[in-house]
Amino acid sequence: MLQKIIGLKTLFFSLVTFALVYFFMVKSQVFWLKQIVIVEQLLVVFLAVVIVFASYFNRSRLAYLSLLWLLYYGSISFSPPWSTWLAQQGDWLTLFGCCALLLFSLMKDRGVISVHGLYRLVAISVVAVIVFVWLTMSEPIILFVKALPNLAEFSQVIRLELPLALSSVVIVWRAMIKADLVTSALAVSLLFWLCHQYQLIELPISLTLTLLSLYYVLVIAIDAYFLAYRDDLTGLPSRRALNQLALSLGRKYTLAMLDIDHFKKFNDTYGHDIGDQVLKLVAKKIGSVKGGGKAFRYGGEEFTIVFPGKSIDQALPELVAVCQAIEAYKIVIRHPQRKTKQERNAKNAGKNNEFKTVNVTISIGAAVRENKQSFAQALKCADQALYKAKNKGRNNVSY
Ligand SMILES: Nc1nc2c(ncn2[C@@H]2O[C@H](COP(=O)(O)OP(=O)(O)OP(=O)(O)O)[C@@H](O)[C@H]2O)c(=O)[nH]1
Repeated sequence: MLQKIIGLKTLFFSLVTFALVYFFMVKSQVFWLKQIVIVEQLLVVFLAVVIVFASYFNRSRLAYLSLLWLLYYGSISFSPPWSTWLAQQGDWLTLFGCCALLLFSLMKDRGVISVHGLYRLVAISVVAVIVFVWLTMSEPIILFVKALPNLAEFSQVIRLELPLALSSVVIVWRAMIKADLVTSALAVSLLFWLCHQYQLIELPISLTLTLLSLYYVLVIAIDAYFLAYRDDLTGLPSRRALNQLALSLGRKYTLAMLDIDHFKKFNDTYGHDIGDQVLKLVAKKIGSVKGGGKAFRYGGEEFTIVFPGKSIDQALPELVAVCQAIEAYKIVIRHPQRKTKQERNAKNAGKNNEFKTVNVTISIGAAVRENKQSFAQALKCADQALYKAKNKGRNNVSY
């Protein structure tokens, strides 16, 4: 559920940002139309840059999509031999664009210059052929549906509108459940494509494609930023982000080091996968620290919270609250033995087979930055306080 809300937010922000820039371009189109010759020449370069950029960062779906845009733009602008044939294939073009986006939204990003890249190019070609075959051979199905009582009107939309609507729903659904910028970019591209094909866009295609290619670059750059600064498992900012924050901290701040108690034993008892689940859930609790605290995954089962501008007296109640919240947290995990289909079916026989409740505690060491101390020195003091907390019997805050 939470994932869908995040996905909806990502999709919403992507659409709103793109729409705002689009309307700005429409409002200033007199200026842009004067520059159209330059825009047209630059677009090919832009798209080529996106293909290279996306391939380098392994955002293969945006690389293939930009390649398709490049082919499309080349086909309608430079009159290659197939342009006359393409001009007569409006339905195929519309449906193929939509189905290619559907394919991209269902597949994973993989290396472009690899065997996976080859498979994906074959898949795109297969989709193009299937769409062509469908559009040319769907007549008997349409006639069959037309003959059915109450479905005569429905038969008119079977050929084009129905597959367009179905693939659009799946693309938007995928953007919601995947909650990543690339899948949202595919949904934005779908909107652009449908508006373009149904002539709802006021701007020339070269301008809107330039906008789209700049948007892809932005998506790849933001994605790369998150890759570098977010911890993959917990979703918290990583140690690299902590080091970045350290550069912008003022003179006064409080630091806390947090460590899950006896986590090795926990891993040994329940297995590494369950350990990962618990780390994620504990990280979520740590991430919701109040009082202006910023949480980071320091590494392994260790976390750091920074309270910029706060004294230790101000930070302590918030740290105690985190410690108590985790102690009271009955963590529901998937049962380690839930692996095969038979075992999943067995849940009907005994429901409590599937989930299990566990508890963990954490120890916290806190330190305020003393005069002229570097960030590393303050962190060391918090680490020493953490040892104190461990020696005091764990599940407490020491400073
Ligand atoms: N599942 C999982 N375990 C991890 C991860 N990172 C570190 N660990 C485990 O965390 C455990 C840390 O163990 P120790 O440093 O010995 O400390 P501890 O068992 O928590 O004991 P105390 O800190 O003294 O309470 C090791 O078993 C690591 O394998 C991770 O990403 N996932």
